[in-house]
Amino acid sequence: MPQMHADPASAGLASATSDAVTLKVTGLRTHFRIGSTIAKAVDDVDLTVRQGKTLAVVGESGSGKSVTSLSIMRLLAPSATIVDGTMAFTRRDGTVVDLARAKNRVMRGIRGQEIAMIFQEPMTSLNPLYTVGDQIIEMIRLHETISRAEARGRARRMLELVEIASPERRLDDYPHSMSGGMRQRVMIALALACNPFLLIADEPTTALDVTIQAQILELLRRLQQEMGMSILFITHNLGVVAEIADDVAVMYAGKVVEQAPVNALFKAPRHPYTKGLIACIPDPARDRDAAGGRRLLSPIPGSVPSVTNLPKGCAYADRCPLVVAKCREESPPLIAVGALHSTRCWRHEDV
Ligand SMILES: Nc1ncnc2c1ncn2[C@@H]1O[C@H](COP(=O)(O)OP(=O)(O)OP(=O)(O)O)[C@@H](O)[C@H]1O
Repeated sequence: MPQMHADPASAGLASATSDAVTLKVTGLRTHFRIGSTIAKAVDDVDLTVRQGKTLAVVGESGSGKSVTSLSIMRLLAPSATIVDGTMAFTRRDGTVVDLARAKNRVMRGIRGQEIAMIFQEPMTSLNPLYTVGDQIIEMIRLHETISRAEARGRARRMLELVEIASPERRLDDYPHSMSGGMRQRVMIALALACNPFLLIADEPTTALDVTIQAQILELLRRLQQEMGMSILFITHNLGVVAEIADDVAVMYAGKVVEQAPVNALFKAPRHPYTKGLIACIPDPARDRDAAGGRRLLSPIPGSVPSVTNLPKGCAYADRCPLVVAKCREESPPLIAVGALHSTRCWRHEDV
C-alpha cells in the first residue's frame, strides 16, 4: 500500500515501487460541442503514470494536453464531455476509482487532497487579496481539522520545503509582492500542502526564465523523491522532458502517438512525429552554421489538422516523410514495440 504522511513537510523518503501504477488512462475521448460541430480534442488517449515516477506529456499547441489533464481532474468546461474511456486512479488507501465515472462528491474529496494541479500562471491559483500564508492555511484546514496555529506552522514548513528564504516573514506577504519564480514555489507549496499522491503540472515553468526554470524542475524532482508522489508533467518542450521525465507520452491531434521510457524515446523513437520533434531541439553545436553563427532549426513542415475535421487515417500523414497509402486509409492502433514502449505508426519498423 502507498506510504502516506499527514505532514508532507516532515515526510521522509517514501517507498515507491516502479511497477505500481498510480493512474492508467485507457481510450479516453473528450469532445467539445460547438454548435453543430464536434471537436475531438482528446480522442482515444492511453497513458500510464507509474507510482513515484514522472510521465511527461508533450505535444504542439492544441494537441489535447490540457484537455487530458482537465479530464483527469474533472474540471472541464460545460461544453466538453468525456464520451468514452476509463481513468483508473489508485487512491491513497489502495482502492482504485475510475475518475471518468466517479461521483462529484468523490471527486471533491480527491481534488486537492489526492490529486493536485499546478499551472503555468501562478496567479490563476493564487488569490491576490489574501496573504500566501492565509491561502496555504486555508487549503490545509479545508481538508484537515487542525487548529489555525498548527496549520500556520505547517504552512511555514511548506515554504521552507519549497526553499523560500525567511518563510515566517513570507507567510504575511501578498502574491503580487513576490517574483514569478517565488510565486511558482508558493503554488507548489499550496499544491503539496495536503501531500497529494498525484501532481499534475501544466507547463509550470514555461513563463519563467531558463535559470529559474531549471531551479523549479530541480525542486520538483527533489520533492518527488522525498514525498514519493507521481507527477504528470505537461509541456511542449522536449528539453524540459529530458530534464524531468521517467516516461514520455507524445500527443498529436488528440491522440497519444508514442509512449516510452525517456531514454528509449530519445535513443530510438518509433514514431516519425517524435523523431521530428527531437530534430527540433536546439543543439548549439549542430545548429550553428560556420559562416554567420545563425541557428538552423528544423521545424516540422506543415501544421496539426483541426480537431473538428480530422482525416480518416493517421492525423500525421500529411506531414510524414514515411507516409504510404495505408496511412491515409486507416488510423493505426497503439502497437507495443518494446518494454513500456508503444507507438501509433504503421511504419514503426522503418522510423
Ligand atoms: N473550451 C473549449 N471549447 C472548444 N474547444 C476547445 C476548448 N478548449 C480546448 N479546445 C480545443 O481542444 C483542443 C485541444 O486543446 P488543449 O488546450 O488541450 O491543447 P494543448 O495541447 O494543451 O495546447 P497548449 O499547449 O496550447 O495549451 C484544441 O484544438 C482546442 O481548440
